[in-house]
Amino acid sequence: MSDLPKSVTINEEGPREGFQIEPGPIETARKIELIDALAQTGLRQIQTVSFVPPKNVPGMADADAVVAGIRRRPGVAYTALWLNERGLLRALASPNLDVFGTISLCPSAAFLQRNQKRTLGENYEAQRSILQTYKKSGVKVRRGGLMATFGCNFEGDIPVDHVVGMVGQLLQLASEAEVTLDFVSLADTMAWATPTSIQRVVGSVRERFPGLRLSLHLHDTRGMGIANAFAGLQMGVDIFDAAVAGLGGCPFAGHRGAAGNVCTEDLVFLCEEMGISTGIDLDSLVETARLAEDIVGHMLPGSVKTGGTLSKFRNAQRVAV
Ligand SMILES: CC(C)(COP(=O)([O-])OP(=O)([O-])OC[C@H]1O[C@@H](n2cnc3c(N)ncnc32)[C@H](O)[C@@H]1OP(=O)([O-])[O-])[C@@H](O)C(=O)NCCC(=O)NCCSC(=O)C[C@@](C)(O)CC(=O)[O-]
Repeated sequence: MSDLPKSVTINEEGPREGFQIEPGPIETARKIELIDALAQTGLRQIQTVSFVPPKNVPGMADADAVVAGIRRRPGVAYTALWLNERGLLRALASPNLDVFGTISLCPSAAFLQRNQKRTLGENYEAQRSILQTYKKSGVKVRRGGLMATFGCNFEGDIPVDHVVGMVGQLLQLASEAEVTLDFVSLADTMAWATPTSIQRVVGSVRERFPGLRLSLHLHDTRGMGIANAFAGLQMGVDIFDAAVAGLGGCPFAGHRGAAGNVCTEDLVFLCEEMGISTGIDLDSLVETARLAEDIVGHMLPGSVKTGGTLSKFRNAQRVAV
């Protein structure tokens, strides 16, 4: 347990992850309501929308309007996802957003083709090109990311050496563009990871690139999300993407069942009970998770919103004593 971090940063992705896959339609005002509520919980970073073609992802057709309607709260970074330069230009045109650059590779050629219609080589060149656009636009590049890091529904197991090599490619791209990545995010897009593979992959990347800060983007499709987060915490990982109530999933991941991200309030519960600070008010987050359920109109997978937090029981004990 000695590598446990003292605090973690949670990047909330529920609005983007959730509304890209919910069958909807969901009113723009209700999407904004969720983002505004999340901003009241102590979360410091919220990924609000993705700027992708509406015909591919209809739930993001109102992305520009959602961003325009956010009531910004000081101290919260409001971010977005894009997968091509057109998407970046839409983000740059949105004064309500904090635009941080990301570069992203994918060790699975099959998933990359489904998700972005690119070959590995085309995607490498696309990242090189977008780095130049970041530079010209004065965008700070913060994050490198790998999708399908732990396995792929279309390609099977991903060899660890391939993952380590792709992290090397991300660092090479960044170095060519004279950029230092703040961290590299390893995404378990199709929920293949288990605690053992988290240890193996994080350990191998660390061994090859000591000092590189890593973050985890975990999906809970096979119920391993929180166990995988625990394995990451034990290895000192201190940045996690998560989604309130367990919203979300990639529409191109080939799942029929629930495909949500690791649930933010469950992760906050785990961290705070382990003495790892998140800066997030769990009671307020649980209320927001219930709001998310109301907005999508069906039950969402998170557990703590159903079981409740422990604060009222602890307070009751104090009163009784
Ligand atoms: C990447 C593309 C866009 C390339 O798609 P493409 O077909 O190569 O793009 P294109 O440049 O040929 O354009 C096709 C049409 O889309 C338009 N277009 C083009 N770009 C934009 C844009 N940004 N905004 C609005 N419109 C756009 C463009 O103008 C054109 O319109 P048309 O001439 O046919 O009328 C496509 O493959 C795509 O839409 N992919 C969407 C994939 C997606 O949203 N996946 C889910 C998010 S990723 C994810 O969830 C994983 C993650 C991040 O969570 C981490 C993890 O779990 O691994």
